[in-house]
Amino acid sequence: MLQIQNVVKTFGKLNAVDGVSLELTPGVVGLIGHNGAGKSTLMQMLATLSKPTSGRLLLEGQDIVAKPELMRRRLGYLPQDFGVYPHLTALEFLQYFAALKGVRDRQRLQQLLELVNLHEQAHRPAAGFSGGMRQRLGIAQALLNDPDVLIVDEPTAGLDPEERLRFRHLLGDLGRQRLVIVSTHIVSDIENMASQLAILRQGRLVSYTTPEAVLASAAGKVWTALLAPADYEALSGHVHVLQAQPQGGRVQVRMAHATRPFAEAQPVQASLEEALMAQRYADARVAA
Ligand SMILES: Nc1ncnc2c1ncn2[C@@H]1O[C@H](COP(=O)(O)OP(=O)(O)OP(=O)(O)O)[C@@H](O)[C@H]1O
Repeated sequence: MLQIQNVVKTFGKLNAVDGVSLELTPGVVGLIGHNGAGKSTLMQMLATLSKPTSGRLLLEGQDIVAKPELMRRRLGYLPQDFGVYPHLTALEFLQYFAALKGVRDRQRLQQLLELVNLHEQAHRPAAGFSGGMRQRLGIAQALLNDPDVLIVDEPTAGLDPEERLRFRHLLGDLGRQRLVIVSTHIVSDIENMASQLAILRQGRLVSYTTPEAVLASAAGKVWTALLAPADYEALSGHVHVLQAQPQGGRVQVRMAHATRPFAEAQPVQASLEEALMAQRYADARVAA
């Protein structure tokens, strides 16, 4: 559906996006990378807000760099720094964007407010909205034109755990009928939601995979043990510690290791984040 072909974006001497190629199909694609990895830069190019320095972007075979309107008609975009107009109510806000986007169907606004569960707040000014409510209003705005491609940049930053979960469900549902690209540096945000993972590091695509493949690759390689502090200290350098939590004078450790690192260690099911870290350690060992 959306092809990214050897795309480079340069700022001065920096290749913020450095030769990325990807073929995206409907579903939820999690674009993962640390701060500065190039996620927003790539998304802005996909949203036709900026142009690649080189490379091609094709929507169903058509060049959206040369003809951005082809993408804009079919795109919904929620930028990282999305702001609401505090004096407008949720409904007025949508009416304003509907006018800008030429959406005349008034019923659609009501449907969208229901979809994002803001219908009971339709007549409240956005000034009093929580971060999660603002983000949900942002998604409603992005869905006004019923887009085939929805791009959402770091949507859960600043949300509380309940709102994070609600937002994840919403994006997961939306990904059933369209391509949803969600960028984040928090892996747990796209766990159980993304059908594909694109992992960026310093502007480069290091992996395009599925959560299932990542989890399968970590099977039998993540371990846990409850250790005395001195034993925990002695671990450093021998295993890759993924998590360490004090527990009643001891330390509950989760760690990555290709084989059982010591007799007391028990195998555990890795989270997606742990599996990605385990994979990264394994790659680093192969490269070393
Ligand atoms: N307009 C710009 N001018 C100069 N450098 C830029 C510009 N936009 C981004 N960069 C640089 O490009 C690199 C990638 O930035 P980008 O914002 O795409 O990363 P990111 O993965 O989205 O990170 P974050 O989550 O912090 O936004 C960073 O080093 C950033 O400083």
